Amino acid sequence: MNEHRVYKALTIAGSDSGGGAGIQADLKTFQELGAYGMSAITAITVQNTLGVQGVYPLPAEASAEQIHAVGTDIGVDALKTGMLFSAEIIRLVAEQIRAFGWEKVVVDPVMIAKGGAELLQMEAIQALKEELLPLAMVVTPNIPEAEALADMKIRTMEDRREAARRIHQSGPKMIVIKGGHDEEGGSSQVLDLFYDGSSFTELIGKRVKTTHTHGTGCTFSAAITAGLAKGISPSQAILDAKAFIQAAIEDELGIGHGHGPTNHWAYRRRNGMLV
Ligand SMILES: Nc1ncnc2c1ncn2[C@@H]1O[C@H](COP(=O)(O)OP(=O)(O)O)[C@@H](O)[C@H]1O
Ligand SMILES: Cc1ncc(COP(=O)(O)O)c(N)n1
Repeated sequence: MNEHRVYKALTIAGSDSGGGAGIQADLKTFQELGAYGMSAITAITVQNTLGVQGVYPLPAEASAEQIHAVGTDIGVDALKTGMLFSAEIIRLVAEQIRAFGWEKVVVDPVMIAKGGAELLQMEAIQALKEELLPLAMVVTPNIPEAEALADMKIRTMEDRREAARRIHQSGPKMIVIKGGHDEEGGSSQVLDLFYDGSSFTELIGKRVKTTHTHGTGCTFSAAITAGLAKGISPSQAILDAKAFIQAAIEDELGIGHGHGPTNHWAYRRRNGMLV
């Protein structure tokens, strides 16, 4: 890696006024991991730790124009998508990614917030599969999202592997099916399944007993994106992102009255870069 280069990462996602998920989580994560963060906002959510109280999508052109503006001037080493809300936004975002020929693309297929609010219209799932997944280097569904993308129920580990194979057929090079939602049997572990198109790797972490997991998926995918922007290999970027999110969940901030955000500076503090 060239020490003097500025690594540039773009997030295309929704704004979370509470600062724990969405654009805010992504920019904090980029900054923590040494990438210059940029954003193209798709929607404004009215949100705090108690839930989503409002969703105001921007006109689809606004997303496309923000991407065009940063792409033509500043440049993008890697990007991620989060909340995209509508099929129209997905189409215009995909069009921009294709036009610039960007390859380091992480798609976090955000569908429903932990509190149940719809962050992607149901009829947009098909557009996500057809337009965006073929452009993705890495896609990071949680279990319900993987079920929607693979069109099957996931109960066992073999189901998860089958879902990964099916999602792979939609075009992404690599898939991580996150296990935060897999709380069967009160396991002390949380397992993310990584599929690179030929083999499976299980990423295992200690399951933290906490309600402060707002924005975990956003933060994890942003950490992968920062790694890719810095020129780290996808498999290593995924391992580093797992360590980043594990620290962020373990060292909870305990703010707000509901499902609080993760601690974005925990990883840097643990690595001795922050006192
Ligand atoms: N309670 C927990 N303890 C440790 N890691 C967790 C916990 N909940 C989620 N994670 C991790 O956070 C990341 C995001 O997972 P998940 O919560 O499934 O995604 P999403 O936020 O998209 O629903 C994954 O790496 C997952 O393993
Ligand atoms: C703007 C925005 N984007 C994404 C999420 C998903 O976050 P979570 O990890 O809590 O499901 C969210 N709640 N808000």
